[in-house]
Order: sequence, then structure tokens, then C-alpha cells
Amino acid sequence: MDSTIARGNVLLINSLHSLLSFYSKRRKSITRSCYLIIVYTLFATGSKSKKSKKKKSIENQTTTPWWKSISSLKDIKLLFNNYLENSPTLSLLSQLIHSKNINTLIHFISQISLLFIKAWIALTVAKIDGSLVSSLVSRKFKLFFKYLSFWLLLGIPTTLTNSLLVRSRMLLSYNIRQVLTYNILNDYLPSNGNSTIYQLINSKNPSNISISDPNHRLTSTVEHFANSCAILPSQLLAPVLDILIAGNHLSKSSENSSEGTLLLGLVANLSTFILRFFTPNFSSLNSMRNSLENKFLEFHSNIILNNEEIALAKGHSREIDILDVSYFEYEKFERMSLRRMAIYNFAVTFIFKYTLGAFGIFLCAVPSFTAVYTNGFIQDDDAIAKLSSDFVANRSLLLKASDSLGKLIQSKKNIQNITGYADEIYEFQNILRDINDFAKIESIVDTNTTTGSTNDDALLVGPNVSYGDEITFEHVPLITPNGNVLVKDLSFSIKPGDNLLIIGPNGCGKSSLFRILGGLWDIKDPGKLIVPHSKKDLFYLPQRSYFTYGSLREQIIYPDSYDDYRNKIFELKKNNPNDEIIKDDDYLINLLQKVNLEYLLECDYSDDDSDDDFSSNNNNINTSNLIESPSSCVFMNPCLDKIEKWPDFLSIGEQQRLAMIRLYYHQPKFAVLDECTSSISSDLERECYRIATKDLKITVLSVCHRTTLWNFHSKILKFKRINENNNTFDNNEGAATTIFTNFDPDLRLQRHEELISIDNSLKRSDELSKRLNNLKNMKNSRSGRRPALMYIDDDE
Ligand SMILES: Nc1ncnc2c1ncn2[C@@H]1O[C@H](COP(=O)(O)OP(=O)(O)OP(=O)(O)O)[C@@H](O)[C@H]1O
Repeated sequence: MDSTIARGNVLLINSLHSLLSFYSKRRKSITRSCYLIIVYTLFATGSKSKKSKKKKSIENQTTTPWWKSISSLKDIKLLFNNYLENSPTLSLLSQLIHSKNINTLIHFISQISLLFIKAWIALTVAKIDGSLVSSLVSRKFKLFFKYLSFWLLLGIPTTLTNSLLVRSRMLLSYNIRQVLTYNILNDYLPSNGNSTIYQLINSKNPSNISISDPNHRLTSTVEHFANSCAILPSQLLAPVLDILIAGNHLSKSSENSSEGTLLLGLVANLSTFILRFFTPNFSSLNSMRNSLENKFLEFHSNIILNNEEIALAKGHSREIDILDVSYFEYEKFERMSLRRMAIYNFAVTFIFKYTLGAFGIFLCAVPSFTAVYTNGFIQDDDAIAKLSSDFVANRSLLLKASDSLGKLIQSKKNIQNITGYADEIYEFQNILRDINDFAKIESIVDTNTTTGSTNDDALLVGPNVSYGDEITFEHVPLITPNGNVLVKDLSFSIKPGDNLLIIGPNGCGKSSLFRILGGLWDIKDPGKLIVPHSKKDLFYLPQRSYFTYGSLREQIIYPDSYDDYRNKIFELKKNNPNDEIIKDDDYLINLLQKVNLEYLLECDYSDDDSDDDFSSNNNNINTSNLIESPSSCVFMNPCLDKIEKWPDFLSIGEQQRLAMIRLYYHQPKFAVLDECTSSISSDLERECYRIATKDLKITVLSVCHRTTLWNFHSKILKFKRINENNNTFDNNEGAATTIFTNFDPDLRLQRHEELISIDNSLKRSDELSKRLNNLKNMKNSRSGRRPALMYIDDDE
């Protein structure tokens, strides 16, 4: 199909050229021929990638032809918008336009202007080249030195233009990257707190596509796209200008060279046609390279993330096997890609630089030969100098033009790369938008059903959610994103002060309950949830907390920023009618001391006056000038400025204690503690729970296996496995059922201990009856052998 189009183009362009030559003045036909070469080359260059062609062919099968749907101007606009939406590249470019980033426009315009200046300089240099040869042939040495000084002086604007071009190209790329990164980040980590990343990675999105490499797309792909776009003006405009200038200059030098240019046009067309056989699909090569590169990087990141576990398990050889396989695949692909590129580069260089170059030289020579045979030609020094000058200028311009034609063809590679990168970025953006739009629809439904609430601060939104000073699950089914039913009907309700203990076998759905509470999983019908309205009323602490890069203070106040922290202190200092505790650096240090983590402080901190009572306020800050900005009036203790790689620096137990401080700092109404103290020593764990539940009055929903913590709970939710006949059993298969009751820890502990002692007695009685049987057997089978030996045999 492609070759038919190409052949059609060759015929069409050359017939057009002949027509134009016939009807117009022949001298202008050379320029026209150049225009046609450019048009054709651009047409050949702009062919679509396989992927988009495939997409289009699918669309064509299902939709009616576009022209049939147009009946008014509005339809054209609609069609254009539709086209914009379906074309990833155009859609990304329209994002750049809509961003109103003036710098992008400035650098784009400056690049175009510089390209025009560069082309003008190239033309001037070519003319001076010609004049230099002409003055040399006619032995006018004064003139020769004059042109030589011009040539030298032109070096200044040439180098200046080149360096400015590089600068403006880099700045353009930087601006494109900035706009796209900003747009993607806004959807990736939306300010309304939607769990977009979780849904993206767990393919819990409307399009059901999982993106495994969001980091790669956000960084590398966007960077490549920006670089490729920034280089495009130079790649397209510079060769076009070169070809136009060459054609124009040639047309001025003689009136008899149009047949030559017709031949040149034919050769150019034929060359592009031949080149198609050597041109690989750059877009698919690129996407393949990205996916292999990404796979290799992913394995590496995995090793870095789990370095300690791998080192202790001595898993190096297994890891190297995995890396080897991945690298081998990548290398194999690179070799194949290099082979194809070598063939392609050879074809481009040979066809455009040499074949077309030779034709160019031939074309330059045509005026010289034809001029000699025209009537009235006198072969004197001046005529020969003029012919030499024209030849040299035309030759240098045409060589440049043929080289430029090659570059123009090669820009196809860049355009295909751009479409490949654009596809990846656009798909990523679309999925992010789908996820956020879906959340927005739920939030709108929610706003319609509840009144007077701001949804940005809402803990959960959706038609099955209502708000109250409690956490209530009413007939909520626990279903994984894969559709596995963990619990058919989960119902319980806790009010402030009702600390809930959650127990059950592994994998039965204890943590999944919190995933629903945190908005990660949907609340399926007929489930209803009543939760506190505000996000700050519920805090989640997992077994392994997340620590960000930054100071010790930032670990404690996460997810608050420094500014939030300072503003809170500043506001309370200005206006504190309820006499609330001001949670400043001294307060944080006091918390660190309570969980025995004061040794993490940067400096020695001996606070003799430290008060164990949380209602007191260790305030040693000068509060005389409260009208100032928060940053100037809030005292920051340098002891909390220590910066470390916290997950590596702290043991798991220390991390869990630090996470507990985070909970104390935020002091929510409710807290989910999902085995978050499992690595803390028993005494300190009890102290941590005491501070949370007794001192700070936080209502906890905790999953914990230690009986020592039972005393802090007054309700219990027990998960039990059920089989097909709805009988409970304790192995790890099938759905679970739940029992929610009041919890009397003392009574339960007493029963628990009783149970253990009975269990031990039963085991002992089992052993005793087994021993008794053995002895009976021995007695029955005694046959003259020595009893001691028989005992040993039997025992074994
Ligand atoms: N994102 C997910 N997609 C699909 N299935 C999941 C997902 N997260 C968890 N599950 C599945 O849900 C089930 C319950 O997991 P959950 O983490 O709630 O168990 P648990 O009761 O907390 O167990 P444990 O006591 O071991 O922590 C498991 O079988 C798990 O494989």
C-alpha cells in the first residue's frame, strides 16, 4: 500500500512540475521543483506509526466516514476536537498551548528566528565562497582579501547563532517537560487525596489497565518527548530553508536548468521510495526498548529495595540469574536495532549525501555548459569568473541542500519517536484522568446526598457513605479487587472510647477491612458505612510505616509539611480559646522521650522540666510579637533537624516507635493499628497503647496477636473461616464470617489461661496414655530378652 502511494506521489509531483514549467516562466520552475521536493518529503516523513494506523483501521470499521457527518461549522469544530482527543501527539501539544507558558512560546519563536538567521548566514557564506573563487580566477587579489575578511567576520554571527540555537532548544525542551510533568503530577498525586496511585498500580481503574512503570513514564518518557519536540523545528525548518535557498539561487543563475531540476526532483522522489525499504519502524523499536529497559530497571530497584534480605538469604546468584536474563533480552534487542539502524544510516548517507550530491554538482554544471553554447557568449576572463563563482556558490548550496534533504527524511525517525512517546504519556494521563473522574463523580453524588460538607477534606465519599461520630459497617461485603469474597457480611459499630480488638487467621481479611475504610476498595452493595467526616479524624498505622526523606521532625509530622506545622503553632499562639496544647518542637521531643527515642536527637537534650502531663505546655518561645509571619515567630529546635535515610537507619522496632509518635502528634479521634507494635518489646508496647488510649483518648481499632494488649480493648471482632456448609473451621481456605461482641479482657484472659492449662493437661494425658500402651505392649511381648533394651527399641 505504501509503495503504491509513493509511486503515485512520484508521478503526481513530476506531472505537476511539468505543468507548472509549461504554464509559467521556466526560470521559476526550479524554485517550484524545490517546493515540490519539500512537500513530498514532508508527506513521506509524516507517515503514521503502525500502532496509530491499526487504531485507525479499527475505528474505520466501526464509524461512518468523517465527511458524511459534517453538516455545519459546529460539526467541523467537533470533528477537529475529536481528532485532537484521538491523536496523542496533538493532544500533548495542545496541553502545551493551553498551559499558557509564555516561555515555551518565546523559545519556540527565538528558535525559528535563529534558524532564519542561520540560513541567511549560510547563503551569504556561499556567495562569498563564489566571490572568493571568482576573484582568484580573475587574479584580483585586493578583492580576494576583502572577501576573505568578510568570510572571517561572518564567523562571529555564525558561532553566536549556533550557540544560541543550542541554548534555545534546551530551554524549549526544559519548558515542555515542565508543563507536562506538572500536568501529570497534578493527576498522579491529586490534592483532594484520592488514592490514585494505589488504583493505578492495582489496575483498579475504569479501563482496567495496570501501569507498571509510572516512574519511568513520568521521568524518562516525558524527558525524551520534550527533547524530541524541541529538536523538531531545527530538524524540519533548517533543511526546508536550505532547499528553498538553493533552488532560488540556482534559478537566478541561469534560465536553462529546469530540466536538471526536474531530474533532481525525480531522483529525490525515487530515493525516498527506495529508502522506505530500509526504514525500520522507529516507533515500535522505541516502545520495545522502553519496555525492556524498564524491566531491567525494575529488577535492579527490587534488589536495592530488598538488599538486606537478599544479602542475608545469600540470594546473589539467583538475583544475578534474573538480571542476566533481563539484560540478555535487552542486549539482543539493541544488537538487532543497531543492525537495522546501520543499514538505514548507510542507505540515507549514500542516497542523499552522495547520489543526490552528485546530481547537485551536475545541476550546477548545467548553466556553465549551456551558457557556452548560447549565441553571443564571449569567453573572456569576466565571463569565466562569473561562471566559476556561480558554480562554486550553487555547488556549496546544493550539497548542503542534498544533505538537508537527507536530514529531512531522517526527521521521520524523530517524528515516529515523538508519536511513540506521546502514545505512552497519553495512555498514562488518560488512565489517571479516568481514575480521578470516577472519584469526582462519586464525590458529586455524595455532595448531592449530603449537605454542607466540603469534599476535599472528607475521609470517604460515595453513595454508600454517611457521616457521624462513629465507625459503623452495616452489611458490608469484603471483596478483593479480583472479586474474591473474603467476608460476605461484615457488621459492627464503635463509638469514641470503644477500643476494638480484631483477631482472626492469616489472610482472612483483617487488613482488607481497613482498605475499605481508607477508600482503597469500593464499598459494594448493600453495604453502608458511617465514618467521621474529616480525614484528620482517622489515622492508619501499618506494620511497617512509611518514612520520607527529611529531618526527624518531618518524620513525626508526616503527612503535614513544615508550613502546616508552623501555621498550626502560629494560629494557636495567636488564638487559643480552648487552651489546646501547642504541638511545637518541645512537645515532639517530649514524645520522643516517652518512647525512649531521645537518642535520635541531633544534640544532647536534657529537659529537666519535662512534664509527663500532656496538658502542660512547654513553651519557651518568645511570643511577644505574634503578628509576624509564622516562620519568624515559631522556634525550631535544631535537635530535630537530623537528616537520615530513616528506613535503613532505624530498626523495625524503632521505626514502629517513631510511627507511634506520629500518631500521638496527629492525635486523631480514631486510629487503625494494624500490628504496628509487633516488634516493640512487650512493656514498651503496653506503654505505647496506654499513651494512645488513656492519655490522648484515641479510639483504636487494632489487629494484634499479643494477649498483653487485650486490656486496652472493650470490643472484639473475630474472623472465623467457614466452609461450604457454613460451619466454622480454622484452616486458611474459603471465606470468613465475623463475630462482633463486647470484650471483657480479664474474663477472656482468665479463660484463655484456663484453656492453655487444659490443653497442656490434655497433651500430657495423651502422652501418658501412649506411654501406658507402650508399657502394656512390652509386657505382653516379653520373651526372655533384657527389658532395658526393649524399652529403647520401643521408644525409638
Ligand atoms: N490488592 C489486592 N488485590 C487482590 N487481592 C488482595 C489484595 N490485597 C489483599 N488481597 C487478598 O486479600 C486477602 C486478605 O488479605 P488481608 O491483608 O486482609 O489479610 P489479613 O487478614 O490482614 O492477613 P494477615 O493476618 O496475614 O495480615 C488475601 O488473600 C490477599 O491475597
